[in-house]
Amino acid sequence: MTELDKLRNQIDHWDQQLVKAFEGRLETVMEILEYKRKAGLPIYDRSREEKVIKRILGKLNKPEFKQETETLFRQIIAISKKIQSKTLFPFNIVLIGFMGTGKTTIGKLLSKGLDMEFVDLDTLIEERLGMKISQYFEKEGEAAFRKVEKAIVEEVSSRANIVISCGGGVVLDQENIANLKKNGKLLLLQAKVETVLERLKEDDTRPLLKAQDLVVKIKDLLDARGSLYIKSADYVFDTDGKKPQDIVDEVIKRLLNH
Ligand SMILES: Nc1ncnc2c1ncn2[C@@H]1O[C@H](COP(=O)(O)OP(=O)(O)O)[C@@H](O)[C@H]1O
Ligand SMILES: O=C(O)C1=C[C@@H](OP(=O)(O)O)[C@@H](O)[C@H](O)C1
Ligand SMILES: [Mg+2]
Repeated sequence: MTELDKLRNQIDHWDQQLVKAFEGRLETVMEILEYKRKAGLPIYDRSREEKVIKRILGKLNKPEFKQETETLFRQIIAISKKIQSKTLFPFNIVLIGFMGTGKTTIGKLLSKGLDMEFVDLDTLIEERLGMKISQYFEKEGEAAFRKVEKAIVEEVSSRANIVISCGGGVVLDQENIANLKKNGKLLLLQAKVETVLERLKEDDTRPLLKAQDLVVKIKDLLDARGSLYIKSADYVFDTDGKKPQDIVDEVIKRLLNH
């Protein structure tokens, strides 16, 4: 056996140890999940993650590998959360609602908190079109945009275990809703007209809100869409006066109680 063969055997040995430890850790993660569920304890604990990392790094025999160890354990924790989320939420979490209700903001935070992949439909549409939605509206008009949106909705709806933030207009087409519901629960975010106005008054990325009187425009659109949002929703959340992270915590709590 050459020196290299010997070293490779050592690597094989460590890999076996790692796999065993990893499998054991994941099993325990699932046991903890079951225990917390039965005891009605909170599942996600952000402060605990930091404590775990700190404890591990404090006990290193080889401090020269501190950064690499931190990277590894952050990844291990992320995988553990992902497997928990997959078990707890075996469906896509789909955010719907009017412009400015926070679908993109909450979706991003939710995906981070649950370690579920995030898809913002508008971002995906812009990537595919190679231009901003407002540019596309100007060039091709709203009807063309809705066609593109519909195709993307259909495509993304076939995926699993993801958080999807929709554009405010997806509810205009019932086939979009039927597609999103195949694999997902629809969470409606709501906000008062004044809240939407406050959040979007400086924003020029929503082509439908380019109007002289923004309040009237928002009210008109909400009048036309209000019942569609309610009809499509599996859960409803009010967002006025709430911090994004508090809304995320509320969403997780409500989903867990079902
Ligand atoms: N709960 C909230 N409180 C305060 N500002 C918010 C809240 N949710 C979203 N925002 C802000 O409102 C604007 C629109 O949010 P966004 O997530 O893009 O909404 P949507 O995707 O529903 O159109 C952003 O500037 C965002 O930072
Ligand atoms: O309500 C709508 O019809 C739209 C909402 C926008 O998304 P947000 O709701 O994320 O702003 C975007 O899809 C497009 O400007 C049209
Ligand atoms: Mg958005």
